[in-house]
Amino acid sequence: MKVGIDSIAFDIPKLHLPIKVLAENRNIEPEKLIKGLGLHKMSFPDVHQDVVTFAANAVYKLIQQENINPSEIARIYVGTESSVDSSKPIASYVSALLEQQFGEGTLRYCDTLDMTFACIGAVDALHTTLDFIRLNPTKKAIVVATDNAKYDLNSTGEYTQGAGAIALLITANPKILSFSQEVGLSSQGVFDFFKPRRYVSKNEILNTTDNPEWFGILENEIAFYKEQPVFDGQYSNQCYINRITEAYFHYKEITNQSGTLFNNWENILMHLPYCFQARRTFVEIYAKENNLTDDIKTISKSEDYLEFVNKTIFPSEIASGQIGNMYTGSIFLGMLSTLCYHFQNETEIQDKKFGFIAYGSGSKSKVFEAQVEANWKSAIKKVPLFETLDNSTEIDFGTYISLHKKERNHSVLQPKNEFVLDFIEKENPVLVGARYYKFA
Ligand SMILES: CC(=O)SCCNC(=O)CCNC(=O)[C@H](O)C(C)(C)COP(=O)(O)OP(=O)(O)OC[C@H]1O[C@@H](n2cnc3c(N)ncnc32)[C@H](O)[C@@H]1OP(=O)(O)O
Repeated sequence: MKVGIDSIAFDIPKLHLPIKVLAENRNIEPEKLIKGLGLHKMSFPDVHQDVVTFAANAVYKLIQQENINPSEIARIYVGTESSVDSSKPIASYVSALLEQQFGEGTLRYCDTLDMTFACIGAVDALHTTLDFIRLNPTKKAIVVATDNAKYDLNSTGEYTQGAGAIALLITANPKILSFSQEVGLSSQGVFDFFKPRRYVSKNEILNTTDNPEWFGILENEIAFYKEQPVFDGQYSNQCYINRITEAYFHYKEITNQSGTLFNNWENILMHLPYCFQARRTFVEIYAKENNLTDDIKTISKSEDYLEFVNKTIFPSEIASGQIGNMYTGSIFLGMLSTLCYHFQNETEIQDKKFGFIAYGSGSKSKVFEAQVEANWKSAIKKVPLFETLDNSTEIDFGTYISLHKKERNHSVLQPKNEFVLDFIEKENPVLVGARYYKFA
C-alpha cells in the first residue's frame, strides 16, 4: 500500500523587505546576499500573524481546498521550533480555531500534538504520521510545519529570516507523493543553534533592546522567552554537512544500493535555511559519490556541478529566495516549489523519484525517498504558490524594524478572511499569557 501526501496548502507573511534594502542598511554588499546566498526577498509577519495563525490558516485552506469533513481528521501533528507556550501545543490552538469555524466538538476525536527538533520536527511528524496511516489506511491525517525564523538584528542570520506554514494531508493512495519506509539517519548532540529558556532580572529585561515577549512573573524574576536563537553560523553549516553526508550514506547502506544514489533522483529536496544552502553543501556528497579529489570550492564552480544543480536543486530554491527560512517548513516549501515549477513548465514527472535530505540543528539528519504519483498535477493545480509570492507587499526598512521590535500596535495590511492574533492576556492571573485569536 502506498502512503504519502494527498494535498498541500500553505500560509505565509504577506509582507517582505527586499534583500537589497536590508544589505544597504547593514553595509553588506548586496551581491553577497543575492549572488552568494541566493536571497531576493525576506518575508516578515505582520502584527496579527504568528506561528498559530500560519498553522491554522494553512490547515483551514487545506480542509476547504479538499472539501474535507473536519470530523474525519484523525490527527493534526505540528512540527515547530517556535512554540508560543512551554506546555500547550500549537496543535491545540489550531483545533480550537477550526472548531470556531466548523462548530464545537468537530475535532473532539482528533489527536493533536506538537513535535520539536529544530528544523527537522515536521519531518519527524511526517514519519510518525506515515506509520499511523500504514496502520490505519482509511484515516486522514494532517501534518503542519509552522515557524517564525526570526534572528537578532545585525546578526549573520538576519538576512536569512522568513516565516510561514505548510500543511500536508497524509493518506493512503495519495495523489502527489508516496514515501519510502526506509530512512537514513545521523544524529549527534551539539550546540550549533538553540533557543535556551532564560531567567533574567527585571532590570535586564527592561533595559533590553529586543522587546522580548513576556509570559510569566516569578516574584522578582521574569521568565523571558526569546524568539531568536543562539547560534554559530559557520559551525552550524559544518554540523549540517556532517549529518547530511552520514545520513545519505546510511540510507545507501540500508537500501543496499551500490551505484550513485542521487542519480535515481529527479530532484533533491533539502532543508533550506537560506536559498543556496543545498547547492553549497550537497557538493560534499557529490564529490564523494563521484570520487572527485579536487578541492570542494573548485568542484562547486565546475560546469558539471552547476548543470547538475540547475536540474536537481534549482526548482526547490525558487520560493526560498522569495520567502527566506521557514525552519520546519523549509524542506516542504522546496518540495512545493519543485512541484509548482514542473507543473508550470509542463514537465512530466509521474513515477520519478525525489530524494529528501532533512536537517535539524542540535543535530539530526534524515534521508529518504518519495515517488511522484499519477494525480500530482490535479492536486498541485490548486496551490497558488508563485502567484501568492508575486502579490507580496514590499515594506521599507523602518517598518521592518518596528515589526521586528514589536513596536507597532496596528497591522501594516488589513487582514482578510483569515485567523489573526487578537490579544494576549496580561491582567487575569489565572490566564496570564493566554493567546486569543479570531477569524477576521
Ligand atoms: C539553522 C540551520 O539550518 S543550520 C545550517 C545553516 N545555518 C544557519 O542558517 C544559521 C544562520 N545563518 C548564518 O549564520 C549565515 O547566514 C550563514 C552561516 C548561513 C552564511 O554565513 P555568511 O558569513 O553570511 O556567508 P558565507 O561567507 O558563508 O558565504 C557567502 C557567500 O557569498 C559569496 N560572496 C561574498 N561576496 C560576494 C559578492 N560580492 N558577489 C558574489 N558572491 C559573493 C561568497 O563567496 C560565499 O559563497 P561561496 O562560499 O559559495 O563561494
